[in-house]
Amino acid sequence: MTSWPKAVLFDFDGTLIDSALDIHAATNMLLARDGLGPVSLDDVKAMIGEGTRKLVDRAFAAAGRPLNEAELDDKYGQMVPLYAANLTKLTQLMPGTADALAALHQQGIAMALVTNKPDFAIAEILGHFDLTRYFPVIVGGDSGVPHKPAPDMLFLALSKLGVEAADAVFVGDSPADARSAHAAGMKLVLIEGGYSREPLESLGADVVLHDMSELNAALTRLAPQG
Ligand SMILES: O=C(O)COP(=O)(O)O
Ligand SMILES: [Mg+2]
Repeated sequence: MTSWPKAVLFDFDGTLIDSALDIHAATNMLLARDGLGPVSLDDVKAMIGEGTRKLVDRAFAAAGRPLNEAELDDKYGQMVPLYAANLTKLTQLMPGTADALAALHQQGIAMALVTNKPDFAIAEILGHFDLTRYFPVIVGGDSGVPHKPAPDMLFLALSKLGVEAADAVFVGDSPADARSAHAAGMKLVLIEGGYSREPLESLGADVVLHDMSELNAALTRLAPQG
């Protein structure tokens, strides 16, 4: 049979990048403007996964000041420049990421980034880590389709790549990733060390990996037999 998979779709925060420290710093600067005390790094990790607007909503609720929609618009508008000023100050690649992506690229496997992260943050972070060339297709949080856990972002990426769901794998770190992959009918790899609020073993992955260095071998094992 021809090589499998034809494409691998990747989540971003908690899967390819460990961005929580920069998001944490920006979140606490935003809260401090309202005289609210800081939230912990672990709390912020539990707030990442459904986009930065949702994170702002969760952070104010956790700090004891729930926001209405108009207030959330305002606070999110303030969060964007705070985070944009320090997208890569403390952010690191997750272990094994650079080598895993280089190996897939060398095998001619198409790749796409499918992230709830807003678009303003994506290109700069990819460029900083020299990953831009691997992702001809990026579906970000401002793409205009429903966010993960809905399958729409995955379908959009697949259609841009011209690959069927059955020929592709989604690699992520969170319940939203797991649910979107299941809804899209894609094989699912989950990577430990990200920002999941639920145990990865409970999320129905085809395989759970310790880190990205195990990805290429795992993809070979996931290939359909026959
Ligand atoms: O920005 C977020 O909350 C999550 O982004 P992700 O979809 O890349 O994990
Ligand atoms: Mg993630």
